[in-house]
Parts: sequence; C-alpha cells; structure tokens
Amino acid sequence: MLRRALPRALGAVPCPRRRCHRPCPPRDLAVPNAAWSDRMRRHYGHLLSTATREGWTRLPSFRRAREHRHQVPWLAGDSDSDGAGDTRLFPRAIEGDGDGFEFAMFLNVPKGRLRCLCQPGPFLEGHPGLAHGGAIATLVDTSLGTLALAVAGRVVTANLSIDYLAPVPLRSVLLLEASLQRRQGRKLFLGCDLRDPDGDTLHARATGEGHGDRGTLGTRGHAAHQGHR
Ligand SMILES: CCCCC/C=C\C/C=C\C/C=C\C/C=C\CCCC(=O)SCCNC(=O)CCNC(=O)[C@H](O)C(C)(C)COP(=O)(O)OP(=O)(O)OC[C@H]1O[C@@H](n2cnc3c(N)ncnc32)[C@H](O)[C@@H]1OP(=O)(O)O
Repeated sequence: MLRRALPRALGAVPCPRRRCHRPCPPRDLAVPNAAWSDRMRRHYGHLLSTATREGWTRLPSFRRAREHRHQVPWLAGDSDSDGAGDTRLFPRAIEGDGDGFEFAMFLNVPKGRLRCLCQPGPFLEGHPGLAHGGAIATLVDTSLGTLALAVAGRVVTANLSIDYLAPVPLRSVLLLEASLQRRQGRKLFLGCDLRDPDGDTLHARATGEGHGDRGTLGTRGHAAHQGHR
C-alpha cells in the first residue's frame, strides 16, 4: 500500500510494469535503440544534426500520455481516475523495441510543420509483410494530432482522410511530413505525405481536421506552446 502511495505522493510516475511499484523515470522512446535499422539511424542523425539550425525541435516520446505533462499539462489528467496508472499511448503500446512503432518527431511551430521518422515493426502487419492500414492511420493521426496540440492546445481529431497509394513494407523507413494548412475558428486543417525518404515512393497522402475546445484555441494552446519552448 505504502509502496504504491509514496511514489505517487512524491509526483513520481508508477512503473508501467505490472507488480512493480518503484518510482520510474519515464524513458524517452524517440531515440535510437538496437532495433533501429542503419537507414533509420542515418535519417534520424540527419534530422537531428540539422534541427537546431533550421528551427526544428526533437520531441521526446513517452509510453503514457501523462508522462508528457511537462509539455502538455492537460495530458496529465485531472485525477487518477484511469485506474492504477496502467495506461499507454496507443502508438507506444507495443513494448518490445522494434516490434511496433519506432518513431521520432521533429516540430517547427512557427512554420506549422512536423516531421515524423518511422520504422513500422513486425507486429503492425496487415497483409503478409506489409503494414496494416490502421497502423498507418495511427501514425498519421498521432502526427497530425501532435502538430495540432503544439500549435493550438486541446484539440481532438474530428476527421481523417487517407489515400493509401503504395503498400508499406514492415521494417521499412518512412518520413511523414505534416503541415498546418489553415485555421478557421476552432477548426484546424492539416495535411501530410508519407514517403520513402530515400526514393520516389509516396506511400500515403492524408488530410485531417482538428477541433479545439470552445475557448481553447489561441489561449491554452498558446500556453502549451510556450511551455514546450
Ligand atoms: C506544446 C508541444 C506539444 C508537443 C506534443 C508532444 C507530444 C505529444 C504527446 C502526446 C501526444 C498525445 C496525443 C497526441 C496524439 C494523437 C492525438 C490523437 C487525437 C485523437 O485521435 S482524438 C480521438 C478521436 N476523436 C474524438 O474522439 C472526437 C470526438 N468528437 C467530438 O468530440 C466532437 O464531435 C467534435 C469536437 C469533433 C465536434 O463537436 P462540436 O460540439 O464542436 O460539434 P458541433 O456540432 O458544434 O459542430 C461544430 C462545427 O464542426 C463541424 N463538425 C462537427 N463534427 C465534425 C466532423 N466529424 N468532421 C467535420 N466537421 C465536423 C460542424 O459541421 C460545425 O461546423 P460549422 O461551425 O462550420 O457549422
């Protein structure tokens, strides 16, 4: 009992492993691990080395929404009502390195752009050897959602439309380039392309619409953006 209560009282995050109650610093998952291919590492290195000069910020990525509370305070939740803290961000739900989504995002708020470098793992299979369309939709929604969060605060996806143009092999490397196209009141219109960063293949093109809370866009969103920088 005390083992569970003390870390929480100190503001530490309970370890996501079942039956482990030690305080556990969140692990940033948007960094290379042993499952990243050489291509993934090469593109990550390039994005990282040019990021600062070109005004991009690498976003750390944690297992659970709450662990992003320093960037997006409302993701911490209002209470512990989601149980014993055993939640996962959907794209981080598959735990083995390389098995699910390996990804790293780079954000440029002034330009309204986000890049997501991704390596889809073998547990995302649809047709044999190929990524499931739902997995691609997750990648798109997460990218457009993160961009919308960064520029406008509390936003939900109202609409998502994806043209699947070419199959995505498992363990390939993909670069998603997202941009904010326009804002209209509480609505944000976003789009993205998902490409092979080394070739000509355009795997998917998507558009999305995010809606902010009444009274949120431009206020809390601004605060979240400031907090991030
Ligand atoms: C600061 C740095 C931040 C960096 C971030 C770093 C790391 C990020 C860390 C963690 C990231 C975590 C998460 C982010 C990743 C992924 C995000 C995932 C996002 C989601 O996956 S989120 C779940 C799916 N999402 C929902 O669960 C939405 C459920 N839904 C609703 O909550 C409502 O349905 C809502 C709000 C959509 C509308 O509700 P409402 O009450 O405002 O609607 P209302 O009827 O008043 O209409 C008002 C106007 O919207 C038009 N309209 C209505 N519905 C529409 C639709 N579907 N499509 C197009 N237009 C629509 C009407 O036509 C009218 O248009 P008009 O005003 O022009 O007449």
